[in-house]
Formats: sequence, structure tokens, C-alpha cells
Amino acid sequence: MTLSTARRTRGADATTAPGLSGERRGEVVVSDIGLDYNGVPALADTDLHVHAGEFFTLLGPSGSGKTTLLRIIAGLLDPARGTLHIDGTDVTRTPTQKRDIGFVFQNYALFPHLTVAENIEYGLKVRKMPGAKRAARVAEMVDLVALGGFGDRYPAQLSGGQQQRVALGRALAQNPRVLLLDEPLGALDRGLREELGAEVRRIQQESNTTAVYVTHDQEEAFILSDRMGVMRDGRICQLGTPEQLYREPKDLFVAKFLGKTNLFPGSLVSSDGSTATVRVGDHDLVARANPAIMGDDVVCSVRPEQLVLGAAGAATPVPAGLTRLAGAVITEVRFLGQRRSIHLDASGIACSVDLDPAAPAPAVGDHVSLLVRPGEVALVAAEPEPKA
Ligand SMILES: Nc1ncnc2c1ncn2[C@@H]1O[C@H](COP(=O)(O)OP(=O)(O)OP(=O)(O)O)[C@@H](O)[C@H]1O
Repeated sequence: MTLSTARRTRGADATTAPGLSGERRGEVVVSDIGLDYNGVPALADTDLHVHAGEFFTLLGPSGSGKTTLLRIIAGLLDPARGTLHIDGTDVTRTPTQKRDIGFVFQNYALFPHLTVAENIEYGLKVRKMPGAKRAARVAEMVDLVALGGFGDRYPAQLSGGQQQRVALGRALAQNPRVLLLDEPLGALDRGLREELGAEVRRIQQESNTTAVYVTHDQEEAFILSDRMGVMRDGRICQLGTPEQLYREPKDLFVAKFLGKTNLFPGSLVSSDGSTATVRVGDHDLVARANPAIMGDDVVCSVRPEQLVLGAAGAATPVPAGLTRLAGAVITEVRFLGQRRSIHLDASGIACSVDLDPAAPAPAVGDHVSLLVRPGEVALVAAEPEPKA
């Protein structure tokens, strides 16, 4: 089916239950979109391609431009430059209500005087969907968001997580092409965030809806996303699957933003496109090459779970497949349930290693070698020294 036939078919029966047709829709293409506030860029000229049916997350610190980009996709903000296409149609100047999108925000924005069922039904009524079809659709949504038995309750009689489920059901009732979610779990406590996060993902998959999700929480982004874009200062600085970004950060910012990491400064000796040799202290280390690196000053980023502890001494044999990165002294040992966190001092560089808690624990003051598998070292450019 071509896109235009898909659109015509959909137009003929905009009430088809999501997921039933198996049709993938909701491709979003952002081309050179930019926006300034009072001459200050909030979003630098940006390209982004969100595939139909994908769960895509914009992840970044506060003020990095995530909401600005989401609001442009929603049609709540007009970009100063560039174009936006949904399923091949240019919607850059199309009003929000004609873009066929659903929203869920952090504050649930439910109508307090309407019940759960009435909240979900509201948009369908506005669109004049016939009564019987409407009732069936509401029942289907109540089921989808697992609120069976809550249809007659008012928002004030629901928990935060339940209210957010209603908001999801309401957004999906109209079978939108794209679901936009702006920190929808932000107001919930940690446990509920995890539980509802998994539900959001299930609901997105079952309804076969493209989702663009905004968060500053790296763990949430990892749980939910097929792919994600890390934003900084109004730019998407890296795009990829959670695993790609975690293992192969392009720069120091992405490496540090996506979880704990150990950073060892070094200098680039050689690079052949796929691997690079880096001098760290007295050791030559093989790392994955990074095409984004321009100069010789580099940093090796190694996650705590990727480091292995070995016997001390530069001359001590190293187990096959591992390379010696540095010598270190253990400064702290902490049992954290699922892992044992070991803190070390490697000639002035503070670092940490995660060990299996079932393995024998080393002691504070022990001298060890830090070992690593060459493929697990990510190379990033050293940031320039701040100007005095
Ligand atoms: N209405 C506005 N007027 C002027 N500047 C604005 C306005 N809205 C946002 N900005 C600025 O634009 C930049 C991007 O803001 P945006 O809300 O997109 O960031 P964000 O990554 O979503 O942040 P948060 O996670 O805190 O919501 C910020 O520097 C912000 O201060």
C-alpha cells in the first residue's frame, strides 16, 4: 500500500482500532528545522527522521531544546526555518488539530468534572463519532490502558499513575499517527515511573503508534526507546539505539550523560578507521576508533562494569583477551545488592569498577591492575580547558 492510499483508506475510516490493520504509519521527517527566542537559538537547524512505528526518545538536560522540538512537531510552535513532514505530507504550516497527533503531558490535563470514560470519549464526541462506535472505542481504550472497572471514576478518585493512563487512553482514542509525550512520568515516584514506563511501551507497541518521547531521565529512555537522540544546547548531538549510544558515545558529554563512566586521558598514537591505539600513561591501549575525533588529545571512556581487576604489577601476565590499562589502589568497597562497587585511585584518577557481589571482595589498600577488553574502550575527544 502506498502512503497516499494508506491516507485515503484511513480518511475513509478514521475510527479503525489502532494496531488492527498492522499498517505502519506515523513517519516524521524534520528537515533543517530551527527556532530562536529573541534572537537566541533554542533549536539549531535540525534534521531528524523518526521511522513509522518507532519509539523515539529525545533525551537531554533541562534547557537543551527537547520540548521546543516536540512542540514544533505538535504544531504548537512555528519553526523559523525548515520543514516537517508526517507520512510524506508537508505539515509545517498545518494547524495542530489537523496533524493527526496525540499528546500526553506531565500534568495529566484531564477534565476534572468528567469520568474516566467521558474523558476518553471527549475527543471522539467532538469529532462526531456515532454513539455505538464511540462506546466500543472507549471500552477498547479503557482495556488497552488497563483501567477496566475504573470507567465511572472521576480523576480526583485516581492515583497519579492511573490519571496518566487515562491521558494515554484519551490521546490514543482517536488513533493518531504520532503520539507525542512530554515527560509523562515526571510527576510520579520512581517505582510507579518504572511500572508505567513499561506500560507506555506495551501500549505503544499494541496500538502500533509512532511515539516521540521527551525525558531527561537516561534510565527511562533506555527502557522505552527503539532509538534516541541526545540533545545539548539546542542540537541533537548523537542519534542511535540505547546500546549504541551507551557503548559508542561520540563525545564526552554523551559519555557522561548516559551513566557512570571512567575517564582516562591519553593521546592518539594511530587510527585505522575501525580501531585506534591510544597511549594512556605507560600503556598502549587499543580502542574503537571515533571518526568525530580531530586532534591527538583524547579520553578513553570505560564503564564501571567493563573494567576487570587483575594482579598488581606492570610485569604480571594479563589474562588472554584483556589489556592492562593502569595500576590502581582500592580506596573504598561497597556492597550494593546486585553489584559490588569498588572505588580506586589510578595515579590520581578516581575510578570505579562494578564486580559480581558473589565474587570475593578485594580490600581497601590493595594494589591491583585495571584490565579491559580492547573493544570496550570508547574514545572521545578531550574537551578544551576552560578559558581562565
Ligand atoms: N517562551 C520562551 N521564551 C524564551 N526562551 C524560551 C522559551 N521557551 C523556552 N525557551 C528557552 O529555549 C531553550 C530550550 O527550551 P526547552 O523547553 O525546549 O528545553 P527542554 O530541553 O525541554 O528543557 P526542560 O527539560 O527543562 O523542559 C531554553 O534555553 C529555554 O530557556
